[in-house]
Amino acid sequence: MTNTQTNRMPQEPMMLEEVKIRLAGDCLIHLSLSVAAGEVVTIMGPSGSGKSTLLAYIGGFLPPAFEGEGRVWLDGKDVSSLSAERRHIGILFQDPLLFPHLSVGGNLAFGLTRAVKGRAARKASVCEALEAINMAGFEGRDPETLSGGQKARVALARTLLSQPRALLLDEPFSKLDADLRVRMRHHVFERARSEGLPTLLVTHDEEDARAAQGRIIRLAPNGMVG
Ligand SMILES: Nc1ncnc2c1ncn2[C@@H]1O[C@H](COP(=O)(O)OP(=O)(O)OP(=O)(O)O)[C@@H](O)[C@H]1O
Repeated sequence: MTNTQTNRMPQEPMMLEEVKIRLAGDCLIHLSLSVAAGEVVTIMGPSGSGKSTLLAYIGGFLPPAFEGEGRVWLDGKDVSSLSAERRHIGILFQDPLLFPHLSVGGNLAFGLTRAVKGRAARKASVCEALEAINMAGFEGRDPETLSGGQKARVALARTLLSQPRALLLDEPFSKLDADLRVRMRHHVFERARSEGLPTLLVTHDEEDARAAQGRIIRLAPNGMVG
């Protein structure tokens, strides 16, 4: 067992029950879905079909411009009425921001403070996470000095470190070169499986979907599930 993992029991599926989200105009997402513990389900569809909006709804971040209804079940509980921070879902937005006032290590340690006790254990978790994203030794760096792909990897690592009960990942590999993409896919999918995390992956990349080895849900241009 690594520093970043906990003794968690295998989880129940994440279930979406009659989720309906009204997008602009007549567009509507309407779906029910069960994602098993450790399963990675890929969501694909054209730009504007509502992939990010669906993740935002599940994570509890639906912008006020949208109407959404339906239930989200996690660990056997209905979390639909809980605020985002009480859902304990790890969500990686399409253009994630790092905290500019914290170092790379500080950004990674942010989600750890309660989950991992003690300075030494937190430092070890941060170093381990940096190694996993091929960025060993970057803990003292200012996030502003990182490339886009490096920032994306740090944001992904921060999400994984936050002790989530499920993962929602919006284009997590899009800024990475081919080699890193392969490496990070393996890391993320392995982590989801070993920790029993139900995971939704939004991507435009068929190779990401194949590597996820799970079901693929395709949203049509009008948001309907195709
Ligand atoms: N904050 C917002 N306010 C109003 N409309 C929005 C907002 N964000 C997105 N939209 C609209 O909602 C629809 C769905 O957008 P969304 O970002 O979920 O699509 P997507 O499938 O993730 O697209 P992409 O592949 O380009 O990221 C689009 O028509 C978009 O213009």
